[in-house]
Amino acid sequence: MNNSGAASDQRVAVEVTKDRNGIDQVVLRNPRGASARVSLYGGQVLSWKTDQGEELLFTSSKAIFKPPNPVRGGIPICFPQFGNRGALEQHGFARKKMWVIDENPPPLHPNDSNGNKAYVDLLLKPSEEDLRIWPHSFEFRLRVCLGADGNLILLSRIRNINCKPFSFSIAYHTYFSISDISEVRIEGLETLDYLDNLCQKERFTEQGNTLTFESEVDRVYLSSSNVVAVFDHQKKRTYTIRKEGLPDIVVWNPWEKKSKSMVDFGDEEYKQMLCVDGAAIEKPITLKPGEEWRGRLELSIVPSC
Ligand SMILES: O=P(O)(O)OC[C@H]1O[C@H](O)[C@H](O)[C@@H](O)[C@@H]1O
Repeated sequence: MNNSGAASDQRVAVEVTKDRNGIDQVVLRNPRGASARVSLYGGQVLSWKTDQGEELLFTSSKAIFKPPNPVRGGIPICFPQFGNRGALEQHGFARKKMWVIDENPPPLHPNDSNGNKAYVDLLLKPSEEDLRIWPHSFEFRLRVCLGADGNLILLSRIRNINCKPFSFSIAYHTYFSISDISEVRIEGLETLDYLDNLCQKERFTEQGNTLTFESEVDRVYLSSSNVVAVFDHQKKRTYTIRKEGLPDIVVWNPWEKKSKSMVDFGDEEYKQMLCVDGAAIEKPITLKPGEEWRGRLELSIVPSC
C-alpha cells in the first residue's frame, strides 16, 4: 500500500484485512508490538493495544458491527453534529458511513510529518443521500498513526469544497477501557465551565480539583487546556489526551440505568468504560469555500502509582 506508512522502518507494519462482516479494516503495528485497528466503517478506531497486547479501548460485548448501526466502542467520530445539537441524526452521519483508503492524500504540514509511525489515510466524502440532509460538499481526511512509542494519533483535515460556507461540530468519542469507574479520576477540567446534558445543557462551573464518578455523567467541558489526564488507580496507569483544534472535552459514563436501556451495552459494562472526547462543540467551526480545518488528537499512556 502506498497510501499508508511504513515510514523509514521495515518493522512498522500496515495490513488490510476484513472483519467477519466483510468490512475492510487496517491493522497498524509498531516495532515494539503495539497495534491499532481501524475499520473503514465509520473510519472508526476499534482497538489500540500496548506492546504487551493489553487493550486500551473499550468495546461493548454487545456491540453491533453491521451497518447501519453505530459501533459501541473504540473511537466513533461524531461529525458534522455532536449529539442532538442540530437537525441531523444523533452524532451526525460520519460514524455510519463507509470511508475509503485515501491513495493520494495532499501533503501534510511539516509539523505533522510521519517520523517512525505506522499510519493509514482515510477519506470521507458526502454521498448524494448525505447531501440531501446536509447540503455541504466536504472532504474529511483522517490519518490514523501509531507511533514508535505506542501513542495513537488521529489527525483530521476537513475541507470545504462547496461554494458557500458551512459550520460543523466534531468529537472523537473515545471509549477508554478502565478497571472500574469508581477507581478513576480526571484532571485538567478544574474551574472550567461545562454544559450538563443531564440538565438541559445548562451551564455550570466545575468546582472540584478532580472529577470522580458516582452516577451518570454527560457533560461538555468548554475551552479546556490542551492536555487532560485520566488516572486509573487500580490499573496504575494514566491516559493522556493531547489535543489541537479541539477546544472542548466531552465526559460521558452512562451508569447502570442508562446503559441497561441501551441494547448494545453488556450488563455492568458501564464500569469498564469512560468516554473522554477531544471535541469542538460549543462554538461550531465555520469554513469558507476552499478553507480547511485541522484537528489533532494524541492519546498516550504512562504508568502511575
Ligand atoms: O448512544 P450514542 O448515540 O452513541 O451516544 C452516546 C452518548 O454520546 C455522548 O456522550 C452524549 O453526550 C450522550 O448523551 C450519549 O448518550
